[in-house]
Amino acid sequence: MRRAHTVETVRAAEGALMARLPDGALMARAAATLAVVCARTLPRVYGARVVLLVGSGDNGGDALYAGADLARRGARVSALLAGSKTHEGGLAALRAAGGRAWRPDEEPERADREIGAADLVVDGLVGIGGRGGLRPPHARLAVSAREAGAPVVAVDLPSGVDADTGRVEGEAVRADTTVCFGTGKPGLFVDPGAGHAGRVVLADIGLGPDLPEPVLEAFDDGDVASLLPGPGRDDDKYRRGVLGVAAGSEAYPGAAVLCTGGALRTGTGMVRYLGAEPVASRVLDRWPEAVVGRADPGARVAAWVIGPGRGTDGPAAEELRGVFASGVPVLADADALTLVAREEADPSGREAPTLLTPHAGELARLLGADRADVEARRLEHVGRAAERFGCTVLLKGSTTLVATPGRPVAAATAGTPLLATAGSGDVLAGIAGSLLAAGLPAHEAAVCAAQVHGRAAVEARQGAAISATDLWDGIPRAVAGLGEDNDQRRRR
Ligand SMILES: NC(=O)C1=CN([C@@H]2O[C@H](COP(=O)(O)OP(=O)(O)OC[C@H]3O[C@@H](n4cnc5c(N)ncnc54)[C@H](O)[C@@H]3O)[C@@H](O)[C@H]2O)[C@@H](O)CC1
Ligand SMILES: Nc1ncnc2c1ncn2[C@@H]1O[C@H](COP(=O)(O)OP(=O)(O)O)[C@@H](O)[C@H]1O
Ligand SMILES: [K+]
Repeated sequence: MRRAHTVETVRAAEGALMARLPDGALMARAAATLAVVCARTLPRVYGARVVLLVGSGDNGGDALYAGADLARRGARVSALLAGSKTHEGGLAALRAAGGRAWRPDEEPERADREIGAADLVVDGLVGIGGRGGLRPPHARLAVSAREAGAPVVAVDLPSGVDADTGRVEGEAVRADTTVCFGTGKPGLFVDPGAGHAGRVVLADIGLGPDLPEPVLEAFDDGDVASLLPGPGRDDDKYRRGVLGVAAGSEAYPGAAVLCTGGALRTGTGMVRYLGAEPVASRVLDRWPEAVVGRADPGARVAAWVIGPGRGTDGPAAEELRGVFASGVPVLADADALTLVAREEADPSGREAPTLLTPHAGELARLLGADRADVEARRLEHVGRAAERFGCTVLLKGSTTLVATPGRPVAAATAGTPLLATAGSGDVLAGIAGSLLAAGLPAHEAAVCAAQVHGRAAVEARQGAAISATDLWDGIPRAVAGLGEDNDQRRRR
């Protein structure tokens, strides 16, 4: 699991570590790893044209020292000094190693040409000291780097991405690889920042012992594989968990079928579909293994999924209140969230695990916030919703985030835009509901479901476009694949 800390925490930890180390030792560690990653990115270092984008702070210093290392190995290194000042030690090291340095604001076209002809661009414009959108010389360099064909390695984080939130105001560097120092920064795992970071490589500079709990944990396949419950030898269908599904309505019968399929394919012991005709027959036609019955919040189930396509009328609100009053885990999605936003039902007093799964628009309504603000500052808003409702909240979208009061926010890393298709959220509800019924805590059920969902989207048609029903076949393959990756990792 990759961990991320806020800038404030990183600065405090760096300060504590630096006090125990000789001057410059930390930057030397950072630059050494950066140089190794840069060298690996090039087919060959000798003769390669490397352009360093250098800002006025220590982020530029890292780039200069790494550039010096590459220059000593025969690379032709040119540093574009964009800041009002430049890290002196780094600049001296680069020059001593035979690298060149000049100011791009005096000859912007020449800078564009040099970046365009580079074999590698190293982004050392700003790191954790960046504030707001990139200023003009920096912004222009970020655009040229994006338009150039060369791979871009970002130092600590892509310049222009807010380290704590992932927010991007104006231009930002788009990296192929980001080498981050000491710990991840939340902005590397939360969109839009995550979409600019490329592959994230963590360079250990010895910060570990000085770091407190992270604010964010990025879950990958291996983390999820170790959490997923498999069927035990002496399990029966009840022990694996019976999931009650209160989804779908005459107007939206598909939600019932999609959600039930998501749960069954994740390996739930039994789905008890609760709803009226003709929807119940539609569910049974597609999933004869489901047990159907009349809507009844008192039904004996291990967990509930409620809301997808269910409607927001009086009976739907009454049903939701009844389900919230039950003592079992509940996942509330879609129409159920609308009812919560309208204060017709309230999950906040529940003691059993509770999971709300809004997209940005639904979260905005739940908090009385603006949708664009939610999308720009996803981490902050998902955390606020978890506090407000005293439960776990999964925020859907290009990065799926899961917040639970008192815990680091979890980010699922398997997201793919293939999922942006109608009904895929209904399948997610089924996957997560199945994991709740199997006994996973809401936080783990949510992040595991998001990871399986993302992976299923890719597995379903080998990366080609899917519709929501394709996810059904993708789920078992995704789960099997997660396990295989974990086995391979263990053998390595
Ligand atoms: N503190 C430490 O112990 C270590 C820090 N390291 C590096 O140091 C970085 C932090 O260095 P700094 O604190 O000097 O800060 P940065 O180098 O990230 O940025 C600060 C500089 O950028 C300018 N700036 C800020 N926002 C800007 C914007 N939007 N447009 C243009 N210019 C902008 C500021 O005026 C300031 O001069 C880390 O990200 C990491 O790369 C590493 O060397 C590891 C050790
Ligand atoms: N651009 C994207 N990248 C990755 N995942 C996405 C993207 N857009 C949507 N998703 C995912 O697709 C699903 C859509 O769910 P939802 O918004 O409830 O749609 P629906 O109601 O049509 O099922 C969510 O799991 C969400 O995280
Ligand atoms: K950077």
